[in-house]
Amino acid sequence: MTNRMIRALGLMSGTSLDGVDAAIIETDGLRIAGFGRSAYAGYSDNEAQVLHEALGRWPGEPGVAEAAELSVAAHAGLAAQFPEAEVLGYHGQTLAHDPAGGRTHQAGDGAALAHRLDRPVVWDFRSEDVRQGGEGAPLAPFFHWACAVWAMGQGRLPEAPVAFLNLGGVGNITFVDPRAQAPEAEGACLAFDTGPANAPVNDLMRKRLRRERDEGGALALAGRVDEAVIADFLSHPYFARVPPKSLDRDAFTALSQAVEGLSDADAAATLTEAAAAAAGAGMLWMPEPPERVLVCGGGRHNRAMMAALARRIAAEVVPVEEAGLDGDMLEAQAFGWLAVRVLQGLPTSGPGTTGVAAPVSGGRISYPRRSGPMPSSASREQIPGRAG
Ligand SMILES: Nc1ncnc2c1ncn2[C@@H]1O[C@H](COP(=O)(O)OP(=O)(O)OP(=O)(O)O)[C@@H](O)[C@H]1O
Ligand SMILES: CC(=O)N[C@H]1[C@@H]2OC[C@@H](O2)[C@@H](O)[C@@H]1O[C@H](C)C(=O)O
Repeated sequence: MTNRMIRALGLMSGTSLDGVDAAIIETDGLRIAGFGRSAYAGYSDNEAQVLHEALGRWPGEPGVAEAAELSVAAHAGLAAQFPEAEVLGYHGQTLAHDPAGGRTHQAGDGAALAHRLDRPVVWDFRSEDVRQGGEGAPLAPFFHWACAVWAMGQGRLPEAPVAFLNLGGVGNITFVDPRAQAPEAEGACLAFDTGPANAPVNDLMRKRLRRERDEGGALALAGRVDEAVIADFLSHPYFARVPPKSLDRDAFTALSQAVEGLSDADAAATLTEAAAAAAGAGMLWMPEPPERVLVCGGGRHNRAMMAALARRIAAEVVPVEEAGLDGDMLEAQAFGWLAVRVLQGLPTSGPGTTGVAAPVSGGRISYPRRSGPMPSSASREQIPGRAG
C-alpha cells in the first residue's frame, strides 16, 4: 500500500528543559520525502523553574498541572508559526519515567493543543509501549533508520550499518541497518539509553555558576578528569544490563554527588567525560561495529564531549550533519515522522528499541472539536489509536 506524503510538524521539549524544537517533515510514515522549516523557542528562567520543580512527579502531584499548562502554551505559541503543518506530533514534557513500575509521564494535554491550534495532534507516544511491557524509550530509533535510508539515497552514507548517538539531557544510541526493508524488521534497529549526557553538566552549571550550560565545553576543557570517579561510575549495574534499556533523567544522582568536592572546572571535565564514557560502554552492545557514529543533540556542540568520544570510541565519530541531517532538529523531526506513522497505524517501537515482545503502535490522536478533512488518505474509522 502506498500512502500519500503528509506534512507534519514535530514538537520536542527534551530532558534538558531548555526549550521547544519544532520542525517540518514530509513523509508517508516510512520514507522521508523532505525536510522543511524549523524553529526553536527557549524557555524563560521562570518557565524552566516551573518545569524543574515538577521533575520526578506524577499526574496529580504538586506543580504538575502548572507544568502541563505551560507546556501546551509554549508549544501552541511555536506551532502557530507553522500553518503549513497538516498534523502535529507533540511529545510533551517528560517529568518522570519508570518503565519497571509500568509508568511514564509526559506532561501536556494533546487534546487541548489540538483545540487551540485547530489541527489534529498525535501525542502520548510512550504509554502504550510501557503498557505492553516495553521501556517506552527511546522512540527516535525507528526514525534514525528512516534517516539512514534517506542519507543513503542521497549518497551521503554507504550501504552499511551506522549508529546514531543522541546527546541530550540523557544519551541514547541506535544501531541501524539501512539495508533492512522496515524499521521494525529483525536486525534493523538496536537502541537504548547510554547514560546521562548533558543533564549532570547543566545541573552543575546551574547550581554553581548560575549558567545554563558549559558553552562549547570551555569549562570542561580547562579542567582535569577525575578517573576514579569515572571508574566508579562505569561500575554502575546499568552498563552491564543487556539492552534495550532506558533511564530516568535523574537516575545517576551519585555521579553528581561524586564531583561535589572538585573544583568547577574539574567537576565539569569529569561529568563531561562521564557522558562520553557511558557512550563508549554502550558500543560494546552493538551487534557489529558500525561504519561510523553520527552524533546528534546538543552535546555535539561541546568540544570536550566530542574529544572524549573520539578517544573512547573506535569507530569514526562525526556530527550527523556529515550525513546531510540537522542534529539540532532530529528529535523534533522524529516526532513529526512518528505522528504520521501513528496516523497510518504503523509501529512506533519494537523488540530491538524498547524491548517489547512485538512491534507496538503507540500514540494517541486528538482532533480539534470542529474537525476538518482528514490529513490521511484513510477515513477516521480506519485510523488506529484512541481519539482524545
Ligand atoms: N553550544 C553548546 N555548548 C555546550 N553545550 C551545548 C551547546 N548547545 C547545546 N548544548 C547542550 O545540549 C543540551 C540540549 O541538547 P538537546 O536539545 O539535544 O537536548 P534535549 O532534546 O533537551 O534532551 P533529550 O534528547 O534528552 O530529550 C543543552 O542543555 C546543553 O547542555
Ligand atoms: C522518557 C523520555 O522522555 N526519554 C527521553 C530522554 O531523552 C533522551 C533519552 O532519554 C530518550 O530515551 C528519550 O528521548 C528521545 C527523544 C527518544 O525517545 O528517542
